[in-house]
Amino acid sequence: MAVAKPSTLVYLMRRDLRVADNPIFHAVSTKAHGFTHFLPVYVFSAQQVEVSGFVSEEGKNCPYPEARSPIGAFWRCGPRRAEFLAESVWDLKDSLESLGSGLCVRVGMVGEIARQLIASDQLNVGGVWMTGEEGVEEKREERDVKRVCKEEGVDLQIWGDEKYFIDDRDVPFSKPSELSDIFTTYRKMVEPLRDAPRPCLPTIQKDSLPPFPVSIPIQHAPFSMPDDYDGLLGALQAPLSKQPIIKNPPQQISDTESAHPFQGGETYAQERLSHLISSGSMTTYKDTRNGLLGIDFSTKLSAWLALGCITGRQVHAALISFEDGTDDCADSWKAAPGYGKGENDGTKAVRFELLWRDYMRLCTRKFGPKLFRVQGFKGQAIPHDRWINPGPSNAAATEILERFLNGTTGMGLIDASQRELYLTGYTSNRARQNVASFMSKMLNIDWRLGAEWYESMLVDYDVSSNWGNWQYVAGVGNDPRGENGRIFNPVKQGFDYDPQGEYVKAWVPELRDLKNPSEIFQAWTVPVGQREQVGIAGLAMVEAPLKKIEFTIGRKNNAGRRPDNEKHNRGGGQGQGQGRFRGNSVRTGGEKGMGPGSRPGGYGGRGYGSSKPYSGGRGYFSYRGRGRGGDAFGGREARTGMMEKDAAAALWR
Ligand SMILES: Cc1cc2nc3c(=O)[nH]c(=O)nc-3n(C[C@H](O)[C@H](O)[C@H](O)COP(=O)(O)OP(=O)(O)OC[C@H]3O[C@@H](n4cnc5c(N)ncnc54)[C@H](O)[C@@H]3O)c2cc1C
Repeated sequence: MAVAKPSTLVYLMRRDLRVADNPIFHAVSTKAHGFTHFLPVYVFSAQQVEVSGFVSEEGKNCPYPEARSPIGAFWRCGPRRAEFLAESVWDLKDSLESLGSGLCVRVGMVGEIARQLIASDQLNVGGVWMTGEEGVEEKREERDVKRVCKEEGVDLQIWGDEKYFIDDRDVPFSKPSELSDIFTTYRKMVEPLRDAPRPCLPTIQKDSLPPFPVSIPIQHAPFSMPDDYDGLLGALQAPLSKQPIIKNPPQQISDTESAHPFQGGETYAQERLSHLISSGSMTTYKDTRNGLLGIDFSTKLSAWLALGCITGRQVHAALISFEDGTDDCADSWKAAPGYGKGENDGTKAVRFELLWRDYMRLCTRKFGPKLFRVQGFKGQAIPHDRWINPGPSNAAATEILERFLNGTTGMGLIDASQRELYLTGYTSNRARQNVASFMSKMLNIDWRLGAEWYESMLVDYDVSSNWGNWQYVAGVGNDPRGENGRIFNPVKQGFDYDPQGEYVKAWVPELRDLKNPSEIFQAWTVPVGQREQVGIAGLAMVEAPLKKIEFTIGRKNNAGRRPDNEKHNRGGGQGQGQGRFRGNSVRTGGEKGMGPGSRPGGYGGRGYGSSKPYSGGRGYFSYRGRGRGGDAFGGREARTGMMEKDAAAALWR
């Protein structure tokens, strides 16, 4: 009998780094497809992850431009996320191997890798499958693979990833343009949320996948792929450590624990989910979710969700089992508060937040490249002097940006969050909202620099959730309140969410000898004569804060009270939205963008619109200025330390 010619199915994995509840693994393991071999492949995309650390040929350079952001020239994928990603890939590899399969790991551009695999006689590729994504670059990647497959006569299938809360097939409209610009309207269309998700796919069994190919083409030159985890991580992180990421980066703090001490990968995502239920954290989530310090105040599932290590509906399904007290519950869940008692405020709120994630991604589908444009989804013209412009011709603005990034602005809550982010790759939703508001509305720095910085630093970076939330808080996105509708007063937010200043002191150790929360939130309020005694004299954040907010405690409604609107609102942007803040704090006037020139050898941008790309791998920090002192920042409040009085009063209410 003639032996069938081998035919390999290549699965190009993206942000679907899991075995369970994965439509492609499920289909390959259960449905007739005719392939004799199956090759799951993960590519570290040279556009989004710096891959020069994989160059192994003596004297050879990396053929790709550095993977830096277009405006700020930050590494697109910073060291923390690189680690979480490497862990997730390695965990997937381990899982696939234990199922009798494997994972081929490569670096390069996805289309090129597809071409090399298809060209290989060893494999005889008969089909390529991948999941679809919404981002501009990700769509371009899909088009590249499509072109290659067409040229090579190989069938390509693009699948829905099914990692979201509500399956694409159940989204209640057919055209992206029909998505409401108001989240609540969308939510009402899909409620009740507890009934909305589809069931998870059945778990795949050992040896149910077609065999892994015996021989696979090697990684193309000048790169080589390490064969162990340490080698992989080392190659990813080596280029990032060659030069400082920012000027005066925050120093490690030995006695402050990370709020995100987690390891990447499906295995750890499932462990975390189980812990959240058995510890009662899901049940108490609604009351704790605005926390700042600690591990369990919120789910911390975001980084795994972003990489597809876990799906929204897996979270939902576990909650259903817990709420219903079904037989498949782990023993440890049975003693948790709420077990078997139906949906509770906490589990309901988790579903609500997971829907926000869905919504942000649907916005990307609707608005495409507008996600990255300075005018945002709204598309309204922005006055040319709306933002200060760090860059070679504006030393003062450059310094403002540097101090914002390294957490020495003098605004305690903001500095704590920025340092936490830099040191751990995570900061809470509450802190993110404050940081985004402070940057875009008080420092008046182009919000896209903040989004780029978060993209670099966050372990949970997700293109839609990050850029969509930045737009939302900056007032150019889908916030029905408009640009000035939500301005967070970081001092009042400190009193509301960190009343003793514990969070600030945890990440800004210089302030640990301070007792009075007002002083912890703004150290410039410590009288000059006492600064020496508490060890803060001479610090820029004390002597020359970037922003001063007058704030009085004790006056009715001023402090320690949660804004009323939070009872009904959500995480992406609620705050003291009642007030309007008219004062401009630190304008330095519209000169040029950050980095003139154009990026050589690029891949095509994400459509930043009118922004100027950086030149030759250098961003704002190549043009550092030395300007210092209150006057250098210009602007009335920076000089006087006061916001316009009535504007400030409105802000506090
Ligand atoms: C400026 C800014 C940037 C952000 N960037 C990202 C990002 O890159 N990646 C990311 O996953 N989230 C982002 N968020 C949303 C949110 O801050 C994080 O999802 C959340 O802090 C992650 O922690 P958690 O998993 O404990 O969240 P939880 O409070 O436990 O929420 C559960 C899940 O719901 C989803 N979720 C919660 N809030 C939001 C939200 N506002 N928008 C979208 N999804 C949400 C997340 O998947 C999260 O894991 C951003 C928010 C802001 C204000």
